[in-house]
Amino acid sequence: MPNSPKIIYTLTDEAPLLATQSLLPIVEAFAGTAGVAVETRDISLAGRILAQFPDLLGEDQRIGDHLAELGELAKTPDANIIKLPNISASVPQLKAAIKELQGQGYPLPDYPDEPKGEQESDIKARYDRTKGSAVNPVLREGNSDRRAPLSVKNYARKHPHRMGKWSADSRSHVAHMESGDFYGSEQSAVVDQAGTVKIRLTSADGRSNMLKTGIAVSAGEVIDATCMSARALSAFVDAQIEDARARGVLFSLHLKATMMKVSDPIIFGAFVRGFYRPVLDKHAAALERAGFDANNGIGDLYAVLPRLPEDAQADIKAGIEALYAERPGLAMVNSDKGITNLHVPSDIIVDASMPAMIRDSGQMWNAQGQLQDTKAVIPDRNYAGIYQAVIDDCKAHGAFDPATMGSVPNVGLMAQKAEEYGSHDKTFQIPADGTVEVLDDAGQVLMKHEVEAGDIWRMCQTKDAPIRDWVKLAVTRARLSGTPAVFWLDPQRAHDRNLAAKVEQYLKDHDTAGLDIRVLSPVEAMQLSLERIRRGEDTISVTGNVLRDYLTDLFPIMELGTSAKMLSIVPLMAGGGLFETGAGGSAPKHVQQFVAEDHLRWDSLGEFLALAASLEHLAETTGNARAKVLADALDVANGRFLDENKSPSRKVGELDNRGSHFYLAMYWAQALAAQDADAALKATFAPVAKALADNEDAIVAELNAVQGQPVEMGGYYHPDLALLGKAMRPSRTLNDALATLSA
Ligand SMILES: NC(=O)C1=CN([C@@H]2O[C@H](COP(=O)(O)OP(=O)(O)OC[C@H]3O[C@@H](n4cnc5c(N)ncnc54)[C@H](OP(=O)(O)O)[C@@H]3O)[C@@H](O)[C@H]2O)C=CC1
Ligand SMILES: O=C(O)CCC(=O)C(=O)O
Ligand SMILES: [Mg+2]
Repeated sequence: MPNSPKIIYTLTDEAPLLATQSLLPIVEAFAGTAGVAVETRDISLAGRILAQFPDLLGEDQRIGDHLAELGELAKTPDANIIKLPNISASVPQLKAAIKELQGQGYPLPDYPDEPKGEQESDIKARYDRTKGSAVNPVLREGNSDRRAPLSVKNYARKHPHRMGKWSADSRSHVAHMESGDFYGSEQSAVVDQAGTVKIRLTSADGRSNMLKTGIAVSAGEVIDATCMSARALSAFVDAQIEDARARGVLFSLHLKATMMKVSDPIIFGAFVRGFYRPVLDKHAAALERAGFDANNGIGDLYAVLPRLPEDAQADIKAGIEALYAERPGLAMVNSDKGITNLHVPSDIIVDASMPAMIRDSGQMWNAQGQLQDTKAVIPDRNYAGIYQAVIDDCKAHGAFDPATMGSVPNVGLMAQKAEEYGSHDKTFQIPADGTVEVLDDAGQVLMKHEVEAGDIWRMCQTKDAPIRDWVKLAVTRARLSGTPAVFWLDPQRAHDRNLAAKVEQYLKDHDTAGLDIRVLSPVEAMQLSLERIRRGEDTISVTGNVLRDYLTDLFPIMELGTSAKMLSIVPLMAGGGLFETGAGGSAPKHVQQFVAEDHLRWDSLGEFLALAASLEHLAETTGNARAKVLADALDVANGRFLDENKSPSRKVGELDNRGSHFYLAMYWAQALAAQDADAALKATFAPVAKALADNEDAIVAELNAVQGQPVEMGGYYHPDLALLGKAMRPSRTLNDALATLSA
């Protein structure tokens, strides 16, 4: 029996959700002609919150746990999911979303920062399930294959984006700890038989306490544990603030507080405390009473300030201003609004923020709204070095040239919550000095660290089957593309040594004759890849989960100007397909522009590419020949879309996301009308193609005419979809032409 031909299209947040209101009706109309149903599932932050509280909501307010449902689907061969980027919420974002939903009449409780009693603990636990990167790890039951398809690469070569010039005397640099970090203390073990492990803290006074028990482990999996010293971190923070001041460069901090949702907010908090220490110390008791939490950023101080007496408020504000005069300049997120790099932990996310800095001549924005050389602080040494290698290369050889540079696609190990990105339920801020041990069922100590109160200790798991699958995917990509592949593994790291041994073993399962496959440390791999892209040559990066994330923003942003133009496929290990769109996020600043002037500059090329891959997968797995015709025609349309340069403009009044969707629909219909593989589809699409082409000017005029006015969305986290639908589909002529397909 063939599987039911169905594609799941996800409803998410911010710019991708807006774009979906316009694109999805086109997708549904086209897919319907091949008998392919397109269903939606809501995995937005608001949807995920509501799904946690069925007991408190009215019947008409409840929604099912769509994320859990898709997580189960991803483990089956039937999965065919198009996954758009979603918000990975920091605590301030989570609270804002709760407040908005309460205002819309949803009787949700407040987020309890410090829960008292069982009921509040339960509420916090439910909210925490929606916090940080709560979606991707659930759906990613496969490893990742991210690359720029040739048509996209050729487009970038033909229309190179602007790259900031680099000067050899740039003072920008990366700063990292030299000891006491995760890198310096990593231990790793390969599990020999299935069972469970537990994590025990024995404090200096001899009392022991289980931090976590019953962690299931399977034979062959790699587990590791590591620790960051709070004391070393604090000394590092002070030294770097002083060093930035002495060198006259901006101070910036680059973390991944969304995916590393337990460790990185704590590290972020250490920087907030260090930078604002004199003021925070002076008002410590009052701020504590008001509920200020440095881990949520200095923005949280401004949020709680109204709870303080007026004279204290004035003193704090004056104290902070005085501090800004003494401290190094802070890199700004929004200099007009005075939002600094230390305001909210989710504003600066390393995967996107470091490439943006590198694209802008190694500079960030200062308080005066000008670009300035910057100290980029990336505390841990595991991956910081790769960015310094890029900076060194740009200082020596100038900016990269998108018109001539080669490409660095990625094969990333991420299935089943691999490595650090699966560590949050095994990450602890240590309450007391002592020893942390990981014990197996026999009571044998597998890993052990001496710790101090405040240290951040974490354990990661990397299952064996995903490692095998990753090696296979790397060999497959190297073979298909005829490109050298480099495994980025650091012989100084215990985890990477265990991985390298497995890579060596599993490579033997494949025919690698004639392939160029190497294992290099991340810094060496970066240097080699950079040398090669400057010569116009491609090199596949085969990396763990974190480098997958970092490199698939870094290289696309250098090569294509944005990671939105990436093809991002997750071949699920059970045989299904997860098609992610691009490699970037939900671009909140695009929503600000849309709300202010009804212009959406989100580029949906990632969605177009994902859709073609999804249709192709559906054709293969269900034998639906028409889906293949649709996929092939969409490939042609995507190529034409790039050739004709119909991506959204950044400026109001010009073609935006909606207009770009119109062109995609027209090119797709034309390709279907031109093909001869399926006569019925040809006949169906011929009149649509004609109607769209005949009315091109009218449709573009209708789409562009609405721009320039503010738009009401009826909510930010939980907008009114009827309002959005209207706003995103303003062309009657286009809507009528599409309606003929479903008539
Ligand atoms: N897969 C996922 O679900 C992901 C989710 N996220 C989440 O997204 C949110 C925002 O993250 P942030 O780090 O700010 O990164 P974003 O990728 O959303 O934004 C960074 C910049 O990338 C560019 N950009 C990204 N996507 C597009 C697109 N489709 N079209 C045009 N330009 C694009 C824009 O740059 P410019 O202004 O230069 O045009 C944008 O301002 C966070 O909540 C984060 O956790 C982040 C990464 C992946
Ligand atoms: O899940 C997230 O929070 C971000 C994911 C991401 O940045 C990526 O996979 O590239
Ligand atoms: Mg990323």
